[in-house]
Amino acid sequence: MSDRAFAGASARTAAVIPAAGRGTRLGPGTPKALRALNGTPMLVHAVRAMAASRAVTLVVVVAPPDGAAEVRTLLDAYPLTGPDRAELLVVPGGASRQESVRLGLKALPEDVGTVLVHDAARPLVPVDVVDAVVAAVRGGAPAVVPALPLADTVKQIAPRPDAAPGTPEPVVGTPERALLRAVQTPQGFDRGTLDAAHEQFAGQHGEEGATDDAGLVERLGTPVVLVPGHEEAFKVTRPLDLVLAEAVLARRRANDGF
Ligand SMILES: Nc1ccn([C@@H]2O[C@H](COP(=O)(O)OP(=O)(O)OP(=O)(O)O)[C@@H](O)[C@H]2O)c(=O)n1
Ligand SMILES: C[C@](O)(CO)[C@H](O)COP(=O)(O)O
Repeated sequence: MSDRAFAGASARTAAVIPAAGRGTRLGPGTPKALRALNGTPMLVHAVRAMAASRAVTLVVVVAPPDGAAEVRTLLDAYPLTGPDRAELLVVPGGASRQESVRLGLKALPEDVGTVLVHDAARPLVPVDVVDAVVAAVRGGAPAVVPALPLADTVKQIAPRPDAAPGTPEPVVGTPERALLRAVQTPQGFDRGTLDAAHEQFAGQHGEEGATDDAGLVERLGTPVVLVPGHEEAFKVTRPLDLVLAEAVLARRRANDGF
């Protein structure tokens, strides 16, 4: 189904939030999306970030496979408010991010024409980024990704699957940094394009699949474009990211009472 099939105002925009990961790099404990940031679960921040866009009328949360009921109960304790509040669905996820997104897409109703895929682990993305991604898809781009230039220089290494962790790694190249971008979410898609990509590559994960949804679309040969991301859309991956996220929230509260 594509935006064009529902030309005009009838094509809805939905956000799929993969939230089924454990958060291994964050360390042992509650699944990452359910951990609190300044007292509110990370997932609630992420849902609110998508619902903050007036374009988004449906949010599909993809929960840990055995935790959908628990996640539904949690989200019911933090109801969305306002006259334009988005509808909320919770579905069970899979063993990889890619599989979780695919299961989220299957839950979308027919009248959704534009889909955002947003990591629960990027709870602080500003609404301006969400709106810019939606606008670019509605403007005709089949796949849109927020991205930032890199601060660090990047080195390429040769694959060494049997090397012990910490062993010095020979460098094989230095890509030109000015031509690289670090990509974020929400990534936005024409619904038919994203469905086709996920169906074509279902069952291929990790390096055989893609680490982001746009990567699957690229493999179809469909063009992908970048729009400016935002430093506050960073992914909470390691313990220090929790400190940064809580500092950002504290600054927002001090600045505008958010
Ligand atoms: N089976 C999975 C794995 C990941 N995710 C989601 O994909 C997003 C990005 O993944 P990442 O930050 O890597 O989360 P984890 O996989 O939980 O992290 P880690 O690799 O440290 O375990 C997160 O919102 C995570 O919940 C998912 O829905 N289903
Ligand atoms: C989708 C993503 O957030 C874009 O940067 C990223 O690729 C997810 O990777 P992860 O290793 O599953 O966190």
